[in-house]
Amino acid sequence: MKQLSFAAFISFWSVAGTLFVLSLLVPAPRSVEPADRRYTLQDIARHHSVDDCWMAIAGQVYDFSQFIPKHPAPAATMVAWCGKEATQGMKTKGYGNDHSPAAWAMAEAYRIGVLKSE
Ligand code: HEM
Repeated sequence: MKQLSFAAFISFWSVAGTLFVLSLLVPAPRSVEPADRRYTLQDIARHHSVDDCWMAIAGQVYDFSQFIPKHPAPAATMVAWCGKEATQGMKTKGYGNDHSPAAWAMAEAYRIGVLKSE
């Protein structure tokens, strides 16, 4: 009887262990990563206000709705570019000076996809 329960114990844990290892090896179904989503300028144009602000910059698409209140310049400077291709805005700040590398790096956190040519 003891031998039988020992054998049952061993087979249970070998099956459980095998299933566990297999579950680690089989990749989970891959959903579309936000960074891979593709948006047209038409999609972006629908988000053109202070609390719903998307921009395309250098081929990437960003949702800056949460960032505008944190931006160091008055909201209107950014809002003028919401819903648009805004590479020029980012590179000139509206008066000819590019943003710092830190500002460009900050934008990465708001990236939602890439620009799809229409
Ligand atoms: C595309 C439209 C934008 C316009 C027109 C714009 C304009 C400006 C202006 C006028 C200033 C203040 C003046 C100055 O520092 O020279 C400024 C500063 C700044 N902006 Fe923007 N901005 C835009 C987008 C962004 C974005 C998308 C980010 C980052 C997510 C950003 C981050 C910053 C930072 C960190 C500063 C401080 C100065 C610097 O690091 O360059 N801005 N911006």
